Amino acid sequence: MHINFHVLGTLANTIVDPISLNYKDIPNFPVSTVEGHQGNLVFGTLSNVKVVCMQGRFHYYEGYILQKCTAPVRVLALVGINKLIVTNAAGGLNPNYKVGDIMFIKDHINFLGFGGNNPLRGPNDPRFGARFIPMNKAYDRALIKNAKEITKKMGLEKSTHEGVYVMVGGPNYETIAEVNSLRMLGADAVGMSTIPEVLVAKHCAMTVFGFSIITNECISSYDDETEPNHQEVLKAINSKAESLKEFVTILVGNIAME
Ligand SMILES: O=P(O)(O)O[C@H]1O[C@H](CO)[C@@H](O)[C@H]1O
Ligand SMILES: Nc1nc2[nH]cnc2c(=O)[nH]1
Repeated sequence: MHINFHVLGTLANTIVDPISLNYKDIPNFPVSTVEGHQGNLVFGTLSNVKVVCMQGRFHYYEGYILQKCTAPVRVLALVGINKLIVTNAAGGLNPNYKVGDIMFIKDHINFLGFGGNNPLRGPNDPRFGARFIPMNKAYDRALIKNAKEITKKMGLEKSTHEGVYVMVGGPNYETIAEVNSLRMLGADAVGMSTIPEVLVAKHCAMTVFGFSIITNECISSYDDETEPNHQEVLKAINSKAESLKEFVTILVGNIAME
């Protein structure tokens, strides 16, 4: 199983018997440039299941083309990974979402993809998958159900949601008009990542489960004096680290039993 912890990198500390490779020591691997993305590929076990964890991901705004951002997903497919858990930090567009809430991703809106910027663009490599792929079942429904049962048992029901993630290019946070238009489109949380990896994972037939940590409430009023910033994003994640470690550990154990 492959777990993408990204800015939730501290969660990788839960991995038993870890073998950690720094991205810079892996030939042709991109390197992380964003604060909070530690840049290690960690092999080990979680709930007695063999896992590989990416401690840090790659973003389009760092200057990498999407094929480079997503290359690690194909590397992991080649070492036998067929299940992917993706995580991200996201701004809450849905007015009911609070900082620290969890949103299970039920669907996404690929803003970059609308314009044709897609990691699957270019000659198709049939060794990985088909030219044209469906995305209406991108996020595994059974895993969302499983995850909901876990968070219920953990007493997190009230701070857990199921929603739509929208990816924008970044690196800027949104204007008020952008926040309001993304809401109108039906998105519940906004970030600058994840969808390219999910596309490449679905192309090679991986089962995908994803969740966002709501790290800030998107600002939709000109009277609001506050401004989003990356430090509050990191702070919100760190404050949830312990319960997320527990959640992911149980989820991985449950998946293995299926
Ligand atoms: O999506 P991840 O990498 O989790 O992090 C989110 O938080 C960062 C901005 O604070 C951006 O990278 C955005 O995409
Ligand atoms: N685009 C975007 N990415 C984020 N990552 C964390 N918070 C946000 C946000 O408000 N907007």
